[in-house]
Amino acid sequence: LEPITTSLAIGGGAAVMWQLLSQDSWLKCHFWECCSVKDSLDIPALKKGLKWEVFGQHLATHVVLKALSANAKVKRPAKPLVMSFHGWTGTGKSFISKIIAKNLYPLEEIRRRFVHQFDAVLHFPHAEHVNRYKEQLQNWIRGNVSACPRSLFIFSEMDQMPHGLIDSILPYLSHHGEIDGVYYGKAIFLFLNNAGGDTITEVALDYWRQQKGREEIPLKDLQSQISQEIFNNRNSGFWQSKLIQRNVVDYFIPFLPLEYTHVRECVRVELRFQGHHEDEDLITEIALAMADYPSNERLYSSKGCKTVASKVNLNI
Ligand SMILES: Nc1ncnc2c1ncn2[C@@H]1O[C@H](COP(=O)(O)OP(=O)(O)OP(=O)(O)O)[C@@H](O)[C@H]1O
Repeated sequence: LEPITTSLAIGGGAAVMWQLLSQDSWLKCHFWECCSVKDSLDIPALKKGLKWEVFGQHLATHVVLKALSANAKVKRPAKPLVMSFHGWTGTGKSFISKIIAKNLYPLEEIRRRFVHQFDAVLHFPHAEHVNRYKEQLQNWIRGNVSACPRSLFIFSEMDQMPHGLIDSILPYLSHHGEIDGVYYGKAIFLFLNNAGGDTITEVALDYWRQQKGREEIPLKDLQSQISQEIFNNRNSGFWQSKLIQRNVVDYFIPFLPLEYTHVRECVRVELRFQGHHEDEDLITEIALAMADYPSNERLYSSKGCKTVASKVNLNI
């Protein structure tokens, strides 16, 4: 049902089948059973993951948790849950998506089946093929939701999406009820964008310059600024999009730029992950070097925590 899955099936079909069949969990898990068994999200585990693993994103973690908790309580939601993540590179958009996916489907083999990742650069590279992509995208979504209503779709690199492509999935996101016998209300859609990141940073910087804490930044103002910006920005996958016009995106979620203290935590986690001693001098050195924006104040890391692992490797 997906390009990656299809090529795997053709290329290494036998090997993959053998691998799947040799895993106990897979054998035990009947297709539908696995889909419906995890129909409810593990909210306490999600809360714990967001609280302890994500640094400096109090707005994003708050909204994500609230949205998913509310969604999990409804037996038959009228429409899919649609969240759009916005922020600079390396601020945790993919990271939080992965935390959501892990809590929705803890078993990796099952997750691979019901969590679908679309990378605009990889899957939709040629703007001139947009009509073909539209059809493929609709088929993937229809096919996967038919197989499992609680499917998670993650669209990364939204800024590289060919114009108009995302509008092709409007019916699935907005329709109340079934379309041709398929119910879409249990699906979850996440869109990951860099567009909106500059606005978020400007607002955060403004608050900092007024000596206000980032905790004081009001979510509502930021959300409406993001939706306006991405609608009017030609370089956004949502430029002039019907998804915005028809209000099918439930939440525009801001990811704040990461500060020195947050990068420190990322470095610490990376050192621990690689089994190294938590050398405070090294942590300080890397975090200081990464806090590079604006050039005078050097308050934020323009790459977030994205290059932390390579910086650690270089300095160890
Ligand atoms: N807020 C955060 N808290 C903890 N770790 C983070 C955070 N942000 C980023 N990281 C770390 O940095 C890595 C890269 O971040 P991630 O891929 O989530 O960035 P992104 O916002 O999706 O960037 P891009 O827009 O370039 O895709 C993550 O895998 C994680 O290890």
